[in-house]
Amino acid sequence: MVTRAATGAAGATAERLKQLMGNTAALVTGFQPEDVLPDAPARFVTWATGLDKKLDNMAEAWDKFLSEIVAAHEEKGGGGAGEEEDEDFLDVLLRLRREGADGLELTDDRIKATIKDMIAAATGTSSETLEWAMAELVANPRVMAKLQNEITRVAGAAADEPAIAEADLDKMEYLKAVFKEVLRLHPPAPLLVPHESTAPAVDRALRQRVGDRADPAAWDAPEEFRPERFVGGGPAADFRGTDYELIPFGAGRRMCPGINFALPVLELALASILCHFDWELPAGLRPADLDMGEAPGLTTPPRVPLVLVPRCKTTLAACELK
Ligand code: HEM
Repeated sequence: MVTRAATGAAGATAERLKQLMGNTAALVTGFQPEDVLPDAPARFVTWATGLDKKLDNMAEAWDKFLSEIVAAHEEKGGGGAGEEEDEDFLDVLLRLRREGADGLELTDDRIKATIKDMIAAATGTSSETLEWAMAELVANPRVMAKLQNEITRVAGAAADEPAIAEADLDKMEYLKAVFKEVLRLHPPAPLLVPHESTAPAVDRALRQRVGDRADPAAWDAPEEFRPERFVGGGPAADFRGTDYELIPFGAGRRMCPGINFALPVLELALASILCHFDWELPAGLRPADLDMGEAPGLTTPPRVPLVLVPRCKTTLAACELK
């Protein structure tokens, strides 16, 4: 969905973008000599281990592929020809360039970097949040049952063909509480993104609270997966940067600009798969056996990828979105 929204890419093009993203994440989260060595030895190690060559090759591969995508958009008249509602994000950037956006110098490099930034920021964060949501739900059958009840009630389970529409999401209060609780326990970027302060005025309170994801002073039973804590308001009712106890999307000027894309996409995906399927652990495994540890990386995926068995609850014909 992200590559489609960003560049219209699906199929092989989307797969290639995913592969480039995977290679990039592996390289940039690996050992970085300049983190532990002074400049000159760090440069030597980077050269001697071939790391700088690998980084150059990766940057070249991204540039080549994104240049082809930009060229293809320009060829089909991106940024001017079609209807605005048919535009993908790249079309919009190209249109702004043609129209002369005030104060924005949209060079080719900036456009390519923006597209790459969006794909990097949107994919792992969203897919891992969904994976953690499923892991917590399978580990907490009570919450799973309560959520499935809400979903089927709102989607019209009484009808033969339940289906989730975007408008239904507003009526699913518990679903929203589940995502807040998932993001409280498993924020994909627990320390947000490193920022460099231009003035010596960092808010100490904020810094301390960012690390407080399991602080008993801020949360009742902080280690427990309990979405009820968010039902009907309560502490940290907002996770859009107002209540500092819970800022999985960051706060302030550099907070995640993708929040209004991420949340409906995640809610729609989870509601749909829970509406049509029951989910079980593979034979022989119990919820208590689930490894809820995190792997290190650019974001925080489960240490052990989640494997579940779906059981279809509805007829296949009903498995279509409205
Ligand atoms: C569950 C999903 C997501 C979470 C938890 C999340 C979280 C974050 C966080 C913590 C930051 C850094 C904020 C800071 O520096 O203080 C960030 C930045 C960013 N996010 Fe997201 N994000 C998610 C999904 C998305 C999606 C779907 C998109 C795009 C459609 C997106 C686009 C971006 C971009 C472009 C930035 C960089 C903003 C900047 O540096 O100015 N994110 N996100």
